[in-house]
Amino acid sequence: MSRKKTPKSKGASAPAASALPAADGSRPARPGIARPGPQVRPNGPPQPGRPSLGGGDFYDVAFKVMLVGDSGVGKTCLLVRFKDGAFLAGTFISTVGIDFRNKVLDVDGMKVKLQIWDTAGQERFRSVTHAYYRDAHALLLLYDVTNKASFDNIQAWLTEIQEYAQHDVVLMLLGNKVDSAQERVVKREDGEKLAKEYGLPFMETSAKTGLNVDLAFTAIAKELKQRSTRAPSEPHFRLHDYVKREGRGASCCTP
Ligand SMILES: Nc1nc2c(ncn2[C@@H]2O[C@H](COP(=O)(O)OP(=O)(O)OP(=O)(O)O)[C@@H](O)[C@H]2O)c(=O)[nH]1
Ligand SMILES: [Mg+2]
Repeated sequence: MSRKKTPKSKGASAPAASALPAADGSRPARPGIARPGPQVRPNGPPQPGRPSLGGGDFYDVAFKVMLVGDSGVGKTCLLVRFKDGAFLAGTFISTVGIDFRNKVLDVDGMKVKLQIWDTAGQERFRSVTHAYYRDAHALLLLYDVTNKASFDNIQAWLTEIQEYAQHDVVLMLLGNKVDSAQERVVKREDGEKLAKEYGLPFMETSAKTGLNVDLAFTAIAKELKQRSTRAPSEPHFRLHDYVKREGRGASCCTP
């Protein structure tokens, strides 16, 4: 199994997609565009029991995940919570354009690198975001449970996703900021209903407390890894069931 070195630093705005070569070392089909799809060596999945490398700098497979949703729903905070385990409290600094961070996860003994693209929710950056959709293997679509408009806009985001993303993109709906119980205006059931309507896995999260944040990314990593490397004898990973089973309720982690 080939191992790739992960770029250490945070990416600059508008990263070249070619920063993410396929795990077999090949370059993307078109310059600057990494194509989705299996990114494993053609000779199949790794053998069980192989030695694992220490540190987080190497990976077996790599995928692109995009965070989308209205401005202010907490995309950047969710990413910072996942990557650094911290919460960006205080002044809201809206993302300009697009940015990315890498994180390598150990998924069932395999190093899965997620290149997570944090998009700007503001309307004026929408055309920038559109250009990145088609290379995304997974999308985390966020709304803010304290902001009804962000929830109402989910349908418009889904229309956009349908237009610009790959048809088989892994998609998950997240209702963020559930720590703000007093300000909540979107009920959990409303999120569940919408998710069911569109056949999406759904969870409520809090970038502030960390509720379900690791779980959301881990679930995506598991799904993508299985899609690309599942051995015939391996049981299917069921994303919906996994998040339903592992997701925790808001009441568990409010400060
Ligand atoms: N209480 C609470 N506040 C949060 C949470 N996540 C984000 N926030 C706050 O919400 C504001 C917006 O968060 P961001 O992560 O910057 O929002 P964004 O979606 O990246 O916004 P854009 O970059 O403009 O698209 C900030 O003031 C955060 O501190 C959360 O889980 N709980
Ligand atoms: Mg942001």
